[in-house]
Amino acid sequence: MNKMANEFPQVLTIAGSDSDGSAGMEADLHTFFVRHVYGMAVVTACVAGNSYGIHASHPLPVDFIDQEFKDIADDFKVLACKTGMLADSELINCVVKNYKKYDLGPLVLDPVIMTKHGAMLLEESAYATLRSQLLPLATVLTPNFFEAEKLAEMTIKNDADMETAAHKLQKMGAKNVMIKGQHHDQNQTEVRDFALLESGKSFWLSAPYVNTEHVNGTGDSLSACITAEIGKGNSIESAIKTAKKFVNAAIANEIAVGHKFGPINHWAYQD
Ligand SMILES: Nc1ncnc2c1ncn2[C@@H]1O[C@H](COP(=O)(O)OP(=O)(O)O)[C@@H](O)[C@H]1O
Ligand SMILES: Cc1ncc(COP(=O)(O)OP(=O)(O)O)c(N)n1
Repeated sequence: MNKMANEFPQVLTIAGSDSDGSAGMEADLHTFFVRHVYGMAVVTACVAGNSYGIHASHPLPVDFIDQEFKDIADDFKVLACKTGMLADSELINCVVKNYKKYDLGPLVLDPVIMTKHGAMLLEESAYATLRSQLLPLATVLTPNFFEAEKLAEMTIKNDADMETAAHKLQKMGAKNVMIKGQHHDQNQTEVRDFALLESGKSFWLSAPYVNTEHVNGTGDSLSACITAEIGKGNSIESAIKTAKKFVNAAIANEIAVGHKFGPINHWAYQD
């Protein structure tokens, strides 16, 4: 065997495929590519959609997903991984089993429940499984506002509630938590996310609000960038801060793709 084979940083996404390339596994792989890590994918489900919305979705059989994990673990050295769309409880349990079986590095859990245009990508009956089985394995948990409310089982109305939810989610087992703030008000000037680290340190991340329809895959790309940075050996704090800057540049520098809710620009951020 070639001893040099696994020296380049390799990371893994465990996610659904989104046919228009703006979100899901495709957004993760775009992000891995531009952040200079080698990206692999365990595909969990296939989604048919475009910039107008999602039109059909199918989970893949769990024995096939088991084989994807085995083939990656048999050959590659995964330094960090992330999850995206997991569809239902059976699939979450399959991911939990395989994450415990193989050494796949720190886990960034993006608890994809609903897209920002309202498509449900996780059955409601699976929220409890996500909470009890996968969340305690998370090195970094990155819920959006809605997902934080569902997982922490509370209503979030203001900054103090966001901080309370982050502490609640950390008590439930996620080591580090980043809750993404609201961005639905065209009059807002900034978008603020809250991060709580394992050490107890916490901070707000702020970026200018961008009034654009090209925001498909923002959450996927943010969590993929965190995964890439961890895979390269950077700290969780620096990975989170880089990811916020990466996504903000990708939103602010629109590319003309699609007629409606288009993708973000993965080439925009230069560091
Ligand atoms: N219109 C926007 N302007 C600036 N930042 C945004 C905008 N929409 C989303 N973001 C940022 O993108 C990142 C992903 O958040 P979000 O879109 O809420 O995730 P998700 O795709 O999981 O719903 C966060 O850092 C959020 O603050
Ligand atoms: C297959 C698939 N997975 C996830 C999403 C949603 O992506 P996310 O970045 O969490 O949310 P949006 O920003 O796109 O709303 C998806 N569309 N497809």
